Amino acid sequence: MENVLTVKHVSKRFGRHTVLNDISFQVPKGSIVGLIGPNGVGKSTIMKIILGIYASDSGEVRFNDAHSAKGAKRVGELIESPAIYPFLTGREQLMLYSHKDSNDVRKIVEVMGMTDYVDKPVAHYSLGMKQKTGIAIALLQHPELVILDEPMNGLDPMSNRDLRNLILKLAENGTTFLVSSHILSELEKMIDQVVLLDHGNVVLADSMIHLHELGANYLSLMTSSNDQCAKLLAANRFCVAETSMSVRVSLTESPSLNDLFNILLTHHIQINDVQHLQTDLEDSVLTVLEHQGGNR
Ligand SMILES: Nc1ncnc2c1ncn2[C@@H]1O[C@H](COP(=O)(O)OP(=O)(O)OP(=O)(O)O)[C@@H](O)[C@H]1O
Repeated sequence: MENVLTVKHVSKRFGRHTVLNDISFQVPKGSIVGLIGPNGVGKSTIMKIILGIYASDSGEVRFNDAHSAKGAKRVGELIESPAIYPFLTGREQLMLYSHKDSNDVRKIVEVMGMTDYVDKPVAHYSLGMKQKTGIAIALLQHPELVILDEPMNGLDPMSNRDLRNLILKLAENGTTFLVSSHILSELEKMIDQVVLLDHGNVVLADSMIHLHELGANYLSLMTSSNDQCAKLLAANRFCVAETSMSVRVSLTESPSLNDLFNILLTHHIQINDVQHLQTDLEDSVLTVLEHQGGNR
């Protein structure tokens, strides 16, 4: 699949603190990719590097075939709090960013449900109203890639749902999204892929379809050789995914448990721990992060 964005071996330090350590991931065209991880892990930093706000120490960001995201194609963004002038009305802000195309502004105001307050000064807006104004600015001018840092911040449940539906509709029509959020239950309803950062590294990069297949009903095996175990099971038609600490085996799509244990016994692979799990995105993320913690 064609990638709108490729992040390759990007590293970034602030003084002595290495925030990103050789980060690589891709964002396919028309997909919605969730960028997640604990507080302070570097989600905003990588987004700022993609946008050219920060320079990386090494590595590269490719936007389609170009070397820099900024200016290469249309990129919409909302990073942290939206940069808006308090003394202007919402509509005036949008007009500034839309190069005075009142048609575009009218459509986005409608679709974002901002009609009731769009002609009031932004100084009078609530957190959620400001957030919606920032998202509307990011979506003006029909960007090819939209980067949203915590877009659900301050939004009420109805606005969350409306934003999700809007993002899904735009993605269906080819717009690509990179979205960070701590609200995994909300994020899970729209993203196609997840990129999980921890301690400077990408510790999980997977499609939601694959995660759901594995998450629906699976065994988590810790063995004397996870690598060999994963290869053997995959060669025997088991649906497996290997994390750094365990091998996850889907029970929905795999041959019988008897076969699984026979294969491992025959090849003298010792099973140190086995857990039967059913998960959502939050569970998957916490499991990976806990294993990562155990690894350090
Ligand atoms: N300009 C800067 N100068 C120095 N340190 C910085 C700078 N920007 C970010 N950092 C540090 O880099 C680390 C990552 O910050 P970043 O804001 O990217 O994290 P985050 O994953 O977006 O966090 P959160 O989930 O809390 O929003 C933090 O330790 C932060 O203090």
